[in-house]
Amino acid sequence: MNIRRDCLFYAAFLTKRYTKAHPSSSIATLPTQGMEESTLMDIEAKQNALGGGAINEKPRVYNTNNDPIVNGKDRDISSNSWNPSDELSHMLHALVGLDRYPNYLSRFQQFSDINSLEKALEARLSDVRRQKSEIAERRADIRQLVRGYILSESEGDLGKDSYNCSELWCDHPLLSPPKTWTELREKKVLTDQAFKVCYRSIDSTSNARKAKSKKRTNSLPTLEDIIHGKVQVHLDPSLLEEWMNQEMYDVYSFPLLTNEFCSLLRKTVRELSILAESDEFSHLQFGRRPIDLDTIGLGWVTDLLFHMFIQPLSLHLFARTEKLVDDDVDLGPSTLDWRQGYVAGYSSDPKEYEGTQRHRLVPHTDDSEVTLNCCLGDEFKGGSVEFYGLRGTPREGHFVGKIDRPNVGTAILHSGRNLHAVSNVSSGDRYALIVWSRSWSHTRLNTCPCCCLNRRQDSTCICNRRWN
Ligand SMILES: O=C(O)CCC(=O)C(=O)O
Ligand SMILES: [Fe+2]
Repeated sequence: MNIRRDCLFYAAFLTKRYTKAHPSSSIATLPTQGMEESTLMDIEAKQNALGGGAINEKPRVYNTNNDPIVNGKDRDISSNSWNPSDELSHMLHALVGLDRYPNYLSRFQQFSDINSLEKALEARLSDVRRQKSEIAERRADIRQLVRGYILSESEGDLGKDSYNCSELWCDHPLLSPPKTWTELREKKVLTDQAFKVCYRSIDSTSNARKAKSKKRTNSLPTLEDIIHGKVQVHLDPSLLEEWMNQEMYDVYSFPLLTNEFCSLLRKTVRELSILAESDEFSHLQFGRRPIDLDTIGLGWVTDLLFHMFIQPLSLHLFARTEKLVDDDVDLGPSTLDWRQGYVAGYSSDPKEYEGTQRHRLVPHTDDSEVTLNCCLGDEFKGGSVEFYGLRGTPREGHFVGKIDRPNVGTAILHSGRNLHAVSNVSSGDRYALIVWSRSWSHTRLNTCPCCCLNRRQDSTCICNRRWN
């Protein structure tokens, strides 16, 4: 099936249709338009003090039980046993509300209520500190693990412990980050088709720029700039049709990684998991969870896929549906600005020491705006990716279609809120590289993460009815 033309060109159509003549920001519609920024801020502050923020500082007495409904549940109003620190909304307010409402705590009539809030926050803070030091220790141990693995492969000297994990790979013949387009090709990371789509798009964009600026210099962005997100990649829609398939509504697939690279990633994850079984590292329980590429120093793979493919493809395919841009503005640059890449392992006989954690995966949505899922192999039966419709739409929960695996190196791109599952792996081992991408600067800017994920617009969330 070919990718739907209307989807790919929808964005371009809207770009033409809407102009910047409709500013959406409320501040732009104030009669004060054009004033110095500081003046506007002064006015805003004054408005908040008079009729905005301060109105929210109405006194509240929490432990006299005059509010029988908390978190949507009936309270036992005959008991005097609850306090504001039990309420998530107050805890959240104490974190962010103190700035927004400078007199926030004045609404607490009882000093004991403030004490209880303070205690609860201190307990949280000590949890944060404990987790922080555990994470630092874990990361240092994983660095040692990776160092031991590379050393055993290379017989070389990797220097002192001051190296961070990604630096450990810098001399690795295959897994060091490619610096040039030629190196990327030679390392056989991307399929020929994926390389061609990206290289040709970038070449034609930079040629167009060159012609515009009448400069003679070669302005092809370096691969390093792309991996580090210094350059925004635009993929030419005319090249995408040949490369991509639309598998079902809102789910796309395309050959992305070579067999060689998939097998290298698989082997690395597997061997690291085996090495982590040794007494020195067994406390890490390394293979118990999917293996994050950043943690093992291979975050460049995630960066490459994110900047080269996920960001630009999402602008073509998910800009409006995932609210990556406003309805009434140009597409502009991608607002996907966060990514996490990990390798998940499945097996008919899961073994943590081989990095396989499960037989299957239950239907779920991802905490991402857009997810890329690339099959790394190995030889297995079962393990199809099944889709059950977009959360927040009438299709939610109904089987829409499935993509059979293994098709090593083939990636699927779907919205994170598209319910999906992995069916039982009935024989062999199955690995997948998953990249979750989020838009903190846009989609999630003013939304509670759980409401955003669940597309909730009712009052069932703590952040909604109870927030103020
Ligand atoms: O393994 C797969 O194909 C899907 C994994 C997945 O959905 C997830 O990790 O969120
Ligand atoms: Fe998922």
